[in-house]
Amino acid sequence: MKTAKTLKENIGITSETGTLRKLLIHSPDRGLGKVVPSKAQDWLFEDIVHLDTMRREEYDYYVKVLLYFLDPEKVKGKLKDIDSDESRSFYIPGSKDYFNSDKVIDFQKLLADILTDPTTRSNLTAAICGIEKCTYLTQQKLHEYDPIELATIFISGSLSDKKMLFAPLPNLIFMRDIGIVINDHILLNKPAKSARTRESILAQTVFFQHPMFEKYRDKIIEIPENERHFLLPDDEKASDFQRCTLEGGDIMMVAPKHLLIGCSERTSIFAAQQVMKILFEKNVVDTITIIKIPKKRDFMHIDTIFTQVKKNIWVLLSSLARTGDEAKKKDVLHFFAQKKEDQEFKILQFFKGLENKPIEIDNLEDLLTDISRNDLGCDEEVTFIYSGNREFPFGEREQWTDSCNLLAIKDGVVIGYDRNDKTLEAFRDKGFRIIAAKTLLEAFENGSLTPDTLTNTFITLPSAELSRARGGSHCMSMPLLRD
Ligand SMILES: NC(=[NH2+])NCCC[C@H](N)C(=O)O
Repeated sequence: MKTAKTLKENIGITSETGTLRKLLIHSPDRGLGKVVPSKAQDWLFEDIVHLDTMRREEYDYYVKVLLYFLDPEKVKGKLKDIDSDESRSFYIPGSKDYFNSDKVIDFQKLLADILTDPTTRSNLTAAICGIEKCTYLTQQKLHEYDPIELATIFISGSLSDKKMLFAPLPNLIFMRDIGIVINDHILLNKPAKSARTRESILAQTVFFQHPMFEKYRDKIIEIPENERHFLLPDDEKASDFQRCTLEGGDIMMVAPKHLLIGCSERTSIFAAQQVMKILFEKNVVDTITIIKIPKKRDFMHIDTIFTQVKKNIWVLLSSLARTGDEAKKKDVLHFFAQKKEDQEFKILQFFKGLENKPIEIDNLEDLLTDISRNDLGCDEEVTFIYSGNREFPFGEREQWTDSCNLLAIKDGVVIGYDRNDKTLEAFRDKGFRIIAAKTLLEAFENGSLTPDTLTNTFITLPSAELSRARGGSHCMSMPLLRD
């Protein structure tokens, strides 16, 4: 009953582990195959990836697993045919065999949809040509493409004859970062890195123009720039109190009235404060916990250091958790280490109406235990699974390849990378079934397992290429609707 009712809605997120019903994703597009070593860092990749392997051997499994859970008719009994199609047309928006699901939705499809409207099309073309500094003639030429091809060009930066017009958007596969659903509101991002600016212009237009979100238009939240920012000299703009940036990987809707915001390399304290003001004013949540983490490439967002697996189970990086502090206390060198202000880790919890009286929480475990117990009403013991099974030096190693960045498809069933052996061992020790996406799909096809009955499972995704892009399955999803 509840499902049929909720499915009519397109948006609604009140937890990180409620059964996933709709989400946005973006399959690796041709732009990812254009990253060159000299631009890899600027484009937020540490390496260049092999696009074909990334798609066929890795990301396509992510899509198939998601479809099997969220929209099974699209794949059930059809996997042999889908897999034998060399052209992969099943995965390509606009192609004749495209899966075209209204539950697992590629952002590129929504973009193509809105580009059928002449006004949206010319506005967006002008905006993109403006930020990408295209010539007027290029802008005119873009009008010749059909909406599907134009969407591909806007995302990949290149034409089908391989000519590049502007930079690709290789990070668009990390759909989570463009925005986040908070209850029935959509919070749009303000990217910290210029490599992601075009993504947010596309997202803004899709959320404001696509009929799918029509009902929610007055519930889209954009964070205004700090007024004084325009007047600041450039070298003063970088401070956390002046800068206004926010990315979806730092936002977690953990319980109906409780939101977590990470302040990180990507999300500034100023932006967190703005979001808090708006959400309290609109009565969207009544508790906001701000988690300030060190500004480091390895921890770009809070979802790279912890995610939720089940109401009472979390996976996290121990060096930023309680055990990390204890270990540090035993380490004599630590007392002599230089204290860097922004390396500090700090958790403050704010309540609506009492914003000037936040409470400080010592460590991640205390916060997460409180969420499981008091927000989610768990009676069972709250359990933590640590990256690298807490063995030195595997915690850091595996966190770098997204051991802590898992997507819960439903409570206790997560999908994550296959390469983090020690973390997987820790999951196994806690009673989880570890199963490769490929094996799971075969079991679904032959009926020996069904998505509905699966419990306590870690689905592993091949990840040699995907992990080089510095994000995992949590980052690759923007959940729109959960039970
Ligand atoms: N939510 C996340 N953790 N997203 C990961 C984004 C990775 C991407 N290469 C970037 O640096 O922006």
